[in-house]
Amino acid sequence: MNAPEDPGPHRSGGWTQAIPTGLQPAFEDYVRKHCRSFLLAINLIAAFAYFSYVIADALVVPDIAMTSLWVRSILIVIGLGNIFLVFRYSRSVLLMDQLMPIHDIISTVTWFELLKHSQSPDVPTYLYASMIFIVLCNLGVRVSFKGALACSLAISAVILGNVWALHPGDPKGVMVFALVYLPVLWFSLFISWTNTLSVRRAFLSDVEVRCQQAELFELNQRLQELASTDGLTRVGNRRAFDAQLLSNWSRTQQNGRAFALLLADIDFFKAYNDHYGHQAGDMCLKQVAYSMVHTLRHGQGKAFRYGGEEFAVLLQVSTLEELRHIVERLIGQVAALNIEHRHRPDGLDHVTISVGASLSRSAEVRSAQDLLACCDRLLYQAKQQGRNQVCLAPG
Ligand SMILES: Nc1nc2c(ncn2[C@@H]2O[C@H](COP(=O)(O)OP(=O)(O)OP(=O)(O)O)[C@@H](O)[C@H]2O)c(=O)[nH]1
Repeated sequence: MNAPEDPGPHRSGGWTQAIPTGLQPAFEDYVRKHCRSFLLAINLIAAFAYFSYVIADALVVPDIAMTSLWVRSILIVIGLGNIFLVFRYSRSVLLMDQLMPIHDIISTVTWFELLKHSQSPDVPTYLYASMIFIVLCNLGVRVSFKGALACSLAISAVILGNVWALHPGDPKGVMVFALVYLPVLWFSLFISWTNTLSVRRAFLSDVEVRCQQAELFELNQRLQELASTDGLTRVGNRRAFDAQLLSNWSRTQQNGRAFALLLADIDFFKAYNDHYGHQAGDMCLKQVAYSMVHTLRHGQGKAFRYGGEEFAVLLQVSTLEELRHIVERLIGQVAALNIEHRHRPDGLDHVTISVGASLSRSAEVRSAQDLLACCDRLLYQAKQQGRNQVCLAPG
């Protein structure tokens, strides 16, 4: 069953447990999944139970036993055909549910028609066997109590009408039959009502559980997102970077495809903070992060805040040329932000970054930690050489 849409509030303990219209398709799926095999089994059992009464007919009403055999044989062939067609080709759960009550009405009518032609003195006693029809009509129903009620009324009308016709001038006999019949009718109706109610209840609580699971799943995803995102710059945080670096490393060990790491650090950021204030420093960090994400927007790589004013970028590139090209673009884009920084000692007047970068298959790199250490060393080198530049590990 597909996850149903939010059903909105519904009564959890009402007497009717009506299924909201929006949930009807999901309810039908639920019934098909949970009740179809029961409905099929009970239809088959009832069909064979109906046919087995030929033996009782032979003993109690032998004068019509042969006709009964024919009629029951024809009806069972039709009945089994209907069961096959409905359960094989139809998706209507209402049809599956009401097939037995409908067959029951037909069986009741034909059984009484047969009895009317018998001269057996046991007919008045045998009439009591008709109770089985009302029991079969109600015990198998799982979806529509209203349908079961309508069929029960039809069967009761057929039974009581025929009992009256078969007891001419014997109102006491009819009354005794009715007194025995009516409690069976109430009892079987009560069973069909509780059965249909239980199915609806089970479905609604299943929906509730699924909704709670979906909410929990969403909450979990949100938590995971929060746990792996840097609160200030909205790029991945250090925890996410560590996990991604290890994952990239193990993937490259398996498929042999190289990736690259770069560490980028904002130049003279302490001076920036000191002169423009911490809030302006925060804004600068956000702009630099945004610029990196924007530059990497074609899925070439992912940026993380490594700590303080330092960023790490994992790139899906395999050659030094590609790596150099992307790093130079990153440095150029940050410079193009033109964030004023008039207090740096090197004469420039805007914010820049320095970068240390290496491919994962660089000669000196044996592990993810080596790669990180290598980029850190190269970043230091870029700072030493005058900042606003990249130092690349030789391929
Ligand atoms: N506004 C702001 N400042 C931060 C944040 N995290 C770290 N910093 C500041 O970043 C500065 C880093 O300074 P340093 O490590 O001395 O480096 P630098 O001044 O950039 O010098 P170089 O890296 O050598 O170019 C410190 O002043 C930190 O307070 C932050 O989240 N917001």
